[in-house]
Amino acid sequence: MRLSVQGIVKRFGATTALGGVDLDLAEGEFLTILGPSGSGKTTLLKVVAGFEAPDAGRVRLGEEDVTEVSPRQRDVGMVFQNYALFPHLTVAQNVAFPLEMRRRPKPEIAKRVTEALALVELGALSGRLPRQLSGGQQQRVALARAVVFGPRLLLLDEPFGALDRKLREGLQLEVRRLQRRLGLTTLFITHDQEEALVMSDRIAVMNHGRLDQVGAPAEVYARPATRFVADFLGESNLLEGEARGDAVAVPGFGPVPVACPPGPATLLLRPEALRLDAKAAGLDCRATGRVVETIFLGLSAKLRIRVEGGPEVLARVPLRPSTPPPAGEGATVALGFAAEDVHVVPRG
Ligand SMILES: Nc1ncnc2c1ncn2[C@@H]1O[C@H](COP(=O)(O)OP(=O)(O)OP(=O)(O)O)[C@@H](O)[C@H]1O
Repeated sequence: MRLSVQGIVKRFGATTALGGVDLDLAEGEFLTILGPSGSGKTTLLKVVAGFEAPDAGRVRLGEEDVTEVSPRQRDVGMVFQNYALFPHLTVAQNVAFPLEMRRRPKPEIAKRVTEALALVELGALSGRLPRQLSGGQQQRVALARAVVFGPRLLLLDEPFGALDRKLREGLQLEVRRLQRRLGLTTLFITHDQEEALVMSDRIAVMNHGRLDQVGAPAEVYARPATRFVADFLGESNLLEGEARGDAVAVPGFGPVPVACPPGPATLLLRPEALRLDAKAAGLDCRATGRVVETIFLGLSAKLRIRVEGGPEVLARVPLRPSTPPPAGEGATVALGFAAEDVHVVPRG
């Protein structure tokens, strides 16, 4: 179902946790709120779930204004980081709980629990207690419990936070498949930018209680709307320069031919767009630099380079068996980039 959040303000004493948040989710959309610790992500989720009342603004589900509606009546499924399963209930009893609360008939409960457990492939463990399950299995039970009653909306607050990397990646794909299959509108919270890029239809980047940008992952990555977004999402070189209309003068690199209103300017250059094969065609800007550090990452290497007469930059170069190893510390390198790979970060 559609979710619409308008003008949400939430204060805790002198702290403004949410400073006017507007957000719309289309039916079946998976939207991730991405932001650093303390930026207001959980508070927004609590307002949507009904656990916190906003000081201003409205929350709508479909056509219904639910701002004053109790959490129970909102029919929202939720999964949190620390699996809040009932320890004394079996897997099946945990999943049945939301249906018992809604006083559904016994045969319907049995049928739905079986279906929900099959969805997360835990049918065989239905008689176990939570403490007899792994962390990943417990989160899948929590997920089954969140969707078993056919919620209007699914809220996920860092559900993989406590899991190791491999398990997390498996569950990310599983959640996404399940969400697509059920066509569930989903609001997901994470501070992990990679997770946000992998999972989302759209990402909303939160900065001090406000959304700096809402857009598709590729859009937010390539064309960040603010300096904060450019810095927070992915690795970045933020080159400071002086714009003269048709070019921005960047120390060490010279004029970068991009359109930008006169004045101080910030250019975003992703590490993978910085080329160390200086003979490559189509490079508009070139510089010389000294390698400060080389980090081997398997498929690629990351180099920190001090540009002569300019800033320190980060380059990421792909590694293939046929290419020579990347330049080591202390080496002098020629580097460059194409103007079309540069994004002018809007001011303000
Ligand atoms: N119940 C509360 N009482 C007072 N201040 C609160 C309360 N809940 C949240 N805050 C404050 O509101 C701000 C936003 O907190 P919130 O938990 O929403 O951030 P978050 O982005 O979810 O952070 P994290 O990723 O660490 O969970 C913080 O400054 C926090 O200290």
